[in-house]
Amino acid sequence: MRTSIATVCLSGTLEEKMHAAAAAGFDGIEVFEQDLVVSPSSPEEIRELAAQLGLSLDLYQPFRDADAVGPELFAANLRRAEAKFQLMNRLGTDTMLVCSNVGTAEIDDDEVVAGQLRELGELAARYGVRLAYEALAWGRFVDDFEHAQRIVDLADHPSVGTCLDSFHILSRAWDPAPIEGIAAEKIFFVQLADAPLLSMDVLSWSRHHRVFPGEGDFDMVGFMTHLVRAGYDGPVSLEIFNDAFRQADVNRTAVDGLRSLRWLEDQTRRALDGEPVRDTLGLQALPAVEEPAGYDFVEIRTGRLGETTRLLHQLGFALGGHHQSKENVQLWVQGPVRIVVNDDVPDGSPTEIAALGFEVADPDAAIDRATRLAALPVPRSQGPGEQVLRGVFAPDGTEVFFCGRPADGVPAWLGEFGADEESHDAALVTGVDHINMAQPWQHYDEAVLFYTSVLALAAQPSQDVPGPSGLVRSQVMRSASGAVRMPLNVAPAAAEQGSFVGAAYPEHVALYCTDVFAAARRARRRGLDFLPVPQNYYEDLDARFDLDDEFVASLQELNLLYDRDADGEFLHFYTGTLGTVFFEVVERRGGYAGFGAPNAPVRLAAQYRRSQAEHRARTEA
Ligand SMILES: O=C(O)c1ccc(O)c(O)c1
Ligand SMILES: [Mg+2]
Repeated sequence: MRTSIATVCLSGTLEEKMHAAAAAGFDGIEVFEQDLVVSPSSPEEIRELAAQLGLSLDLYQPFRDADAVGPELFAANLRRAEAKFQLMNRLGTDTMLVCSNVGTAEIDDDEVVAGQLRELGELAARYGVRLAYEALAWGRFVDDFEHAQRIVDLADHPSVGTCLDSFHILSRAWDPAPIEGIAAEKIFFVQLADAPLLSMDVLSWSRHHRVFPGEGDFDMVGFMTHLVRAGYDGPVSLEIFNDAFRQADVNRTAVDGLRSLRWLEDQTRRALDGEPVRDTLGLQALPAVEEPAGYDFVEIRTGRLGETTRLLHQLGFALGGHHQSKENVQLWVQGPVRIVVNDDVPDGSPTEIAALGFEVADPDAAIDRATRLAALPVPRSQGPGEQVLRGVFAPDGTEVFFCGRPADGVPAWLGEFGADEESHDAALVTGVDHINMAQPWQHYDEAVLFYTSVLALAAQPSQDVPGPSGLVRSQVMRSASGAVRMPLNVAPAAAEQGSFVGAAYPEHVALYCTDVFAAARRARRRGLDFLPVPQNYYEDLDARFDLDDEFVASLQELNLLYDRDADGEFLHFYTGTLGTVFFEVVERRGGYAGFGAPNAPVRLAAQYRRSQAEHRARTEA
């Protein structure tokens, strides 16, 4: 599949955007007029740079408000267009995007619009230029692709064709299936953008909230299958207007974009599997990867070993052993949960989640797939006879390892810790319930695509949780079986009133148990620092759920939180935070499938009070 990206997707100068697109592996770019106008490079120099970088200049855009106007304005538009055709000749670009008129349109007549496009096409032909007519979702008279296509057909000129942009089609909920009926040679260009479903005016939605395929809610794979069935064989180009992308590192965004196309290509190939359709796009499949069956291990890195292992002990973990060759690595276990504690960092370094090991059916296929999706491999060494563990960096720097699934349920690497085959009958904690990872706001969409494409997790609808220093966006990535659940959070950017002062927004590991009262009592006996829950919470709980007084008192005594829905109940408690990590212990009763979202603001407020108090203590000292 020939890949392209519009320069508007990327931050920086035109030259930086071109270098980033080429380095990420795109075949071509769409030149946004604005990027060229502000560049000190001449069109010839841009053409030369593109040639050096091996990039084709696939499209020049946009040409606005050309059609549906009176004769005088149209004459002016022809003059304006001719100057652009001359410029395109200097650039060496042969396709120009013409948007349906949003500003100056006054004649709502398809014959007139088609006639004007034909005239424009006639002029374009003299310069060897083709016009790709795009129905903007907010066009004055033309706002849907089928209407635009009727006009293109009426224009009936070899230099006049269609540009299909998935955003303009899917945002208006137009059925994309009629794409299949468009003559392939009339589809001059294809632009892709995904977007989260938002209820807002479509112009603002388009200009600020587009994301790469796989990062939003549109059915991008379905859209692609229609293109293939239509026989489209041109470039597939990303056109994303997004406020975060405009500020993010240009190289990262370019890689993220290419990953989205590689993923989409793979998914489309699979969706068409078995269908007798000619693959005009040349879709490449990736090595298949099944969703993970669970967590193999969690690795905590800390320069504060004592308080970290004490906390694990308080939660019921026992030392499983010390690594035979790595001096600073130890294993803590409880039931099937394995936590590797690595203190190979300077003393006092903050405690953090460093790595996650996922159980996958075929680790080699998983690493192969991840590498083809441009994920960076984690450098890792092992001693003679030790297990080879391979992984890649997630967008936030967390190491993601692909671990095999041993037949007997005992990973081979456990032997390197001299871990004994113990019975875990007495373990209160029986699994990892979920792992909550904080994401930098500008890489959030990238993280969603990473976990979707690399680990076959699916994004659930996102929620906003109110905290004292802003709203925390939360979206759960989960495997279909539910064995792996990872809420991704975006903390408010540097809030003005404190906000987790001096520390990054915390992440957490939630442990599953069958008796949260017993786990909490054991933890209290071992001196755990619980996150305190205020009296007001329990009064509100009682008002909302009409609970038994004794039950509420037992919750309050142990700082337990509670939630209930039609399917069941959820009981949980939180530990204090070490560095950027805290733990949660949860008990699910019945079919409760949520994460106690109504209680998250209580946690955020309690953590905020604590971090403010610690900050005061530090500054006063
Ligand atoms: O928002 C716009 O104006 C705009 C311009 C060009 C496009 O291709 C598009 O999809 C939107
Ligand atoms: Mg477009």
